[in-house]
Amino acid sequence: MRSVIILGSTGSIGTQALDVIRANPRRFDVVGLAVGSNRAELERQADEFGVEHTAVGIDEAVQLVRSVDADVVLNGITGSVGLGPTIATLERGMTLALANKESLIVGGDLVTRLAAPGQIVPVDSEHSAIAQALRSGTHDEVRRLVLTASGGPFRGRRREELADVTPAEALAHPTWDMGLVVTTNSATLVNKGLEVIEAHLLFSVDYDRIEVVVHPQSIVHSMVEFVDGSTIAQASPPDMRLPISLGLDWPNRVAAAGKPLDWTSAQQWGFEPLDESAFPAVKLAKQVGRAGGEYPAVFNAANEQAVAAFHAGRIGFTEIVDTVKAVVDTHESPSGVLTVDSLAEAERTARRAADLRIARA
Ligand SMILES: NC(=O)C1=CN([C@@H]2O[C@H](COP(=O)(O)OP(=O)(O)OC[C@H]3O[C@@H](n4cnc5c(N)ncnc54)[C@H](OP(=O)(O)O)[C@@H]3O)[C@@H](O)[C@H]2O)C=CC1
Ligand SMILES: CC(=O)[C@@H](O)[C@H](O)COP(=O)(O)O
Ligand SMILES: [Mn+2]
Repeated sequence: MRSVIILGSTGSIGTQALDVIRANPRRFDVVGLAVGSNRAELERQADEFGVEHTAVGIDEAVQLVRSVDADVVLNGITGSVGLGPTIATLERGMTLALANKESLIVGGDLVTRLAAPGQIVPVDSEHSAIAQALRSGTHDEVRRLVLTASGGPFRGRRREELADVTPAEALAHPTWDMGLVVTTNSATLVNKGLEVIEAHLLFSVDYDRIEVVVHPQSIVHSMVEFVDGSTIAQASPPDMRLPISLGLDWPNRVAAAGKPLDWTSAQQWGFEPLDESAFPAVKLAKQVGRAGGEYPAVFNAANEQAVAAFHAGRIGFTEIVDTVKAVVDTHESPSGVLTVDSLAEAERTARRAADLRIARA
C-alpha cells in the first residue's frame, strides 16, 4: 500500500489522481489533501477517502507536507506558489510526483540540488513519456529529446490573426481538459517553453538537444532519439490518469489507468514544425533557460500576471508573450547563488514590471 498526499486535490490533476486511487483502493491510501480555497469539495473528498489531514492555502499545504508521513506527494497545485511544498517534500525525503512544473522551473538548481536521484517523478505527460522511453536506454545513448506540442486552439494561425482572440477561444484546448492557466499557456505555447526548461532540469540534456514538434492529436506524448538513429516514442490516448498513475507508483504500471489505442479503425498522426513567428514563446523560453539563475522565475512570474490580465480583459492575447518578453529583456539579474528569498524578490520585481506594462496597455 502506497500512502499519498495530494496537493491541489480539487483541480484537474488532483481529481484525476483521486480517480486512479478510487479504482485501486488496495494499492493507494490517501493520507493528506490540500486545496486553495474549495473547502466544501475538500471535506467531501476527505470524507470519501477517509483522510484525517487536510490543508487550505499554501502555508497549510507546506505544513501538511512537513508533518504528515507519506511515500509520495503529488504536487498538483498551479503556479510558482507550489515551490514551498516541492521543497518541503524533497527535504523530507518523500517521492515527489511533479505536475506543478512551475516549482521546478522557478527553483532550478535550488530544487535539483535538493533531489536525490529518482526522487522527482514527472507527471507532466511529455516528461513522463521521456522517462518511460529512457527506461530502455542510458543517458549516454541519448541524442535528442523531442517534446510534442498539440499546437493549441490557434495552431495554423498567423500572428496578425491572434490579436483579437477571446479568453473563451483560448480555453478551447483541442485535446486536453485542464485548468485555466495551463490551458492558456498551451494556447500561447508558453506551456511548451516551460516544458523545455523542465526537460532540461529533469534529464540534464542541453537546450541544443531539446526540440519541439507540433503533433495535433496529442497521442505521441514525446520521444527520445538515441545515438544509433533509433527513436522511442510513448503513445496513448490523451488521458492524464496514465502519467499520474506512474507518478504515484513509479516505475510500476497501474493496470487500466488509461485506455489503450484502438488499432481497429483508421487513424492519422501528424507532425509539423512549430511556427516560431506566430508563437515565439518556445524560443524565448530557451533563451531564458540558457540564461538560468532567476530568469526562468522572472519568465514564469511575468506570464502568470499576463495570463490573469488577459482573462480579466485587460490585455489582448498576443500581449501575453509580448509582456513576458519585455519583462525578461529588461530584468537585471544579480549574480550569486539562488535562495528562496532571492527568488521571491525576483518574482516580485517581475510581477511589478509586468503589472506596470499591463497598466499602460
Ligand atoms: N491539468 C492537466 O492535465 C495538467 C496539469 N499540469 C500542471 O499541473 C498543475 C495543476 O494543473 P491543473 O490541475 O490543471 O490546475 P487546476 O487549476 O485545475 O487546479 C489547481 C489546484 O491547486 C489548488 N490551489 C490553487 N492555489 C493554491 C494554493 N495557494 N494553495 C494550495 N492549493 C492551491 C486548487 O484549489 P482550489 O480548487 O481550492 O482553488 C486546485 O486544487 C499545473 O502546474 C499544471 O501546469 C501538467 C500537465 C497536465
Ligand atoms: C497534458 C499535458 O501534459 C499538458 O501540459 C499538455 O502538454 C498541454 O498540451 P500542449 O501540447 O498543447 O501544451
Ligand atoms: Mn505537458
